[in-house]
Amino acid sequence: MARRRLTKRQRERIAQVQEERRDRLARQALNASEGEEVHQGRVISRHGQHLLVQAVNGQQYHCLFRQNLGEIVCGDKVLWQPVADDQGVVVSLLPRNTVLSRPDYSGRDKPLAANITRLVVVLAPRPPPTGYLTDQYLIAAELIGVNALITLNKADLLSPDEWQAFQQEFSRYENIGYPVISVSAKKEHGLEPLLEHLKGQTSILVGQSGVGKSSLINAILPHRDEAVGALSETSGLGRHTTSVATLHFLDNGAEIIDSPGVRSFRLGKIDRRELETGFREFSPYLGKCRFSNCRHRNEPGCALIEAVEAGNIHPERLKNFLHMAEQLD
Ligand SMILES: Nc1nc2c(ncn2[C@@H]2O[C@H](COP(=O)(O)OP(=O)(O)OP(=O)(O)O)[C@@H](O)[C@H]2O)c(=O)[nH]1
Ligand SMILES: [Zn+2]
Repeated sequence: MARRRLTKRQRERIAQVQEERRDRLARQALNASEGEEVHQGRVISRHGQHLLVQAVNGQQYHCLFRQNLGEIVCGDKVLWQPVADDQGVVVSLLPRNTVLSRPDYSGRDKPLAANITRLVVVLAPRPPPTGYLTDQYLIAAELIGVNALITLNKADLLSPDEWQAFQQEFSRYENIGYPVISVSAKKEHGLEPLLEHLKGQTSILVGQSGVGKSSLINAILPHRDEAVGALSETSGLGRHTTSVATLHFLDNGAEIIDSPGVRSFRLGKIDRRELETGFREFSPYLGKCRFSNCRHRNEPGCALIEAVEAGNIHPERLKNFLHMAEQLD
């Protein structure tokens, strides 16, 4: 049987009805009145009750937001309405894909940044990395649901042979699927592998003090301070802006969220189950131990210990897991 073909007019009418319906639903959701424009935008930074929102066309607006929307942070996607030339009001917070939080002074989780896709874990020969801290970052990435990228900085400090030996220490992470790259914030073209991995991602850099996070950020975003300075002048929000989490757009389509608070992000409070699932290579063995309440220390029939003995899990990873688990008890 021949398929019934719609006329062009009919197709247009259907599209029009669908659009009117979408528009009506969006307005109902926003509680916005007819005739008011509603746009999508991205939160660049937050200053108390003020948000700097970038519209799809790249223009930036100073927005207030309705209190019932909850915490809105850098990286959030929002719907907003213009009220004056460069001012608007945020009327809706769109669902987040990921959120990075940290407990505040009262112990409650407070969001720091939203919609991140990549955690760049920066390590360097100096200060020497500890596997324990590295694992904490990797677990944080797993629990937030973002990809981790191990970035070995200060490649210029060592000879090629020494660097190769340093890199070799990280092959165990590569074996479980974490990419490992070498960079230098101080060498010409030293950033290229990192820029390549940042493309199409929304990233944050984390790592211990002195590994070169600020140096990398300054090299990636050479005009950052001027941009942030200009922002605080036009907004009248003061010079403290450099300490506020800010979303930056790179020419290659990469997005970076930066602030000292975000850079020093650490793993928060988690439970034992979360800790287990944070070690990605443990997953085929979880639930396979002889005892259902196995703590994977020295119990007979422990699937994780057997996997270590068979060479399928690196012993250091199980050791770090046990150490972290002790902190939970
Ligand atoms: N040789 C060399 N030195 C570097 C490189 N990157 C950073 N440094 C130096 O390492 C030191 C620490 O760098 P920072 O960028 O301040 O490190 P950070 O991780 O931001 O440190 P905190 O702000 O304390 O968290 C500085 O003296 C930098 O000049 C690099 O690629 N090569
Ligand atoms: Zn076990």
